[in-house]
Amino acid sequence: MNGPPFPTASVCGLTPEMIHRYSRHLLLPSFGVDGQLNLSKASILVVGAGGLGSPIAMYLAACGVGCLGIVDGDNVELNNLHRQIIHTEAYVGEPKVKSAAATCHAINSTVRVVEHREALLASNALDIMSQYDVIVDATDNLPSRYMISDCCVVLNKPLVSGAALGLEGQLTVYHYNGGPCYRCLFPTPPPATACQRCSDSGVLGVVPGIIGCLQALEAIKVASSIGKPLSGRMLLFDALSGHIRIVKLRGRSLNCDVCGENSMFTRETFQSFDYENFTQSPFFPRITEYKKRVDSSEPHILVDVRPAHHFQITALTNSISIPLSSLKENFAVIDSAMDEIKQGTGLDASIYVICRRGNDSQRAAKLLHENGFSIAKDIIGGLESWAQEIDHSFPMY
Ligand SMILES: Nc1ncnc2c1ncn2[C@@H]1O[C@H](COP(=O)(O)OP(=O)(O)OP(=O)(O)O)[C@@H](O)[C@H]1O
Repeated sequence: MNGPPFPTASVCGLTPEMIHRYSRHLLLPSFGVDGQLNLSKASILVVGAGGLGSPIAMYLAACGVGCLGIVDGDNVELNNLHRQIIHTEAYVGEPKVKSAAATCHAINSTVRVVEHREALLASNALDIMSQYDVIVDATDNLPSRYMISDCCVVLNKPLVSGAALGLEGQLTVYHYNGGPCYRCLFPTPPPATACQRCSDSGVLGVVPGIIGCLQALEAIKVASSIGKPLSGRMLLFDALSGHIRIVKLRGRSLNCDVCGENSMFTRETFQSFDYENFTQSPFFPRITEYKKRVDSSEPHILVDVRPAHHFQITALTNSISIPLSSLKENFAVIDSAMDEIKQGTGLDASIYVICRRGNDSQRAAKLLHENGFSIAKDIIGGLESWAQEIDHSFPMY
């Protein structure tokens, strides 16, 4: 049939399916086609698929971000489900990243979801984070916060950071358009005792949900270049009173050890930086970390520093008894156990130290560090936390 062709259906760069799916976004004058196009070209990494990470990942998938990365090395537990709404009962015991990716895919199968089933550490962060435009910190521990922020400075990426505990939460955007990084504001870590986790102090499920939604919003604003991201400002939320406040933060510090004008903080500094030692707190609860070592049969030595008569009552399989009082005289025992593992497996063994409640093991780890065993880690909470959190049948005395 001759005659004029039909007018073309779309000239905006979005496919007909995208126009249909995201039509309510497109109708927003402040977001519109440009916002959606920017979002569809952006890649965002969510670190942690827990209470904060759940709504973040779900909203980012739903809203049509181009590529969504999720990194977490943990498995889903039943006591996660009251707040980690991306996971369901069917996934208890399964990797969180697998469960999160399945939910995101079910919400929006057009989004590319990349699964990183591992903990983000200084050893893999440059490699993983360099693949994304925007980083969202949804973790729950101090070493991760410093590590992720430092890596964002090294890679020059914006960071949307949030925290929720108990009935309160907060969020801000770091290292964005000349704004401060985490270290500008907190050059010295707070004492480890000031840093609680949900597993210590509890959390009302909806609180990380609210903060996570706000983090998703900030990530969308940064990725799609709309609005005024919360850089140099921090939003504070108090669930009991319902108050939301925004406080102004100090600007970027020219003397910051990481992003300051004369900073010598390079990729190499980053990779060799000991974040656990700097913050005096572990990335993950030690008892969980130790259980993973056991499950994966990774070579390690477990030194039990309780008095010998305590060790006789009950002890973990394969632990070596060296009471704290005689540790100094027995470094050779640890050396030879490490040599034996090296000869058998070719691998360097890690060293864990345990006691009844975690006090003597802390002293022992310090002593070991001072004497060249810098990889020794004390198991916080000791055998008591093993009995409470890992093996309820362990006979505690
Ligand atoms: N460095 C890291 N790399 C990747 N994921 C991390 C890192 N640090 C923490 N996470 C993850 O961030 C998530 C934080 O979730 P959340 O604060 O809801 O607590 P949880 O650790 O799942 O549970 P609970 O504290 O109740 O035992 C966890 O899934 C944890 O594995």
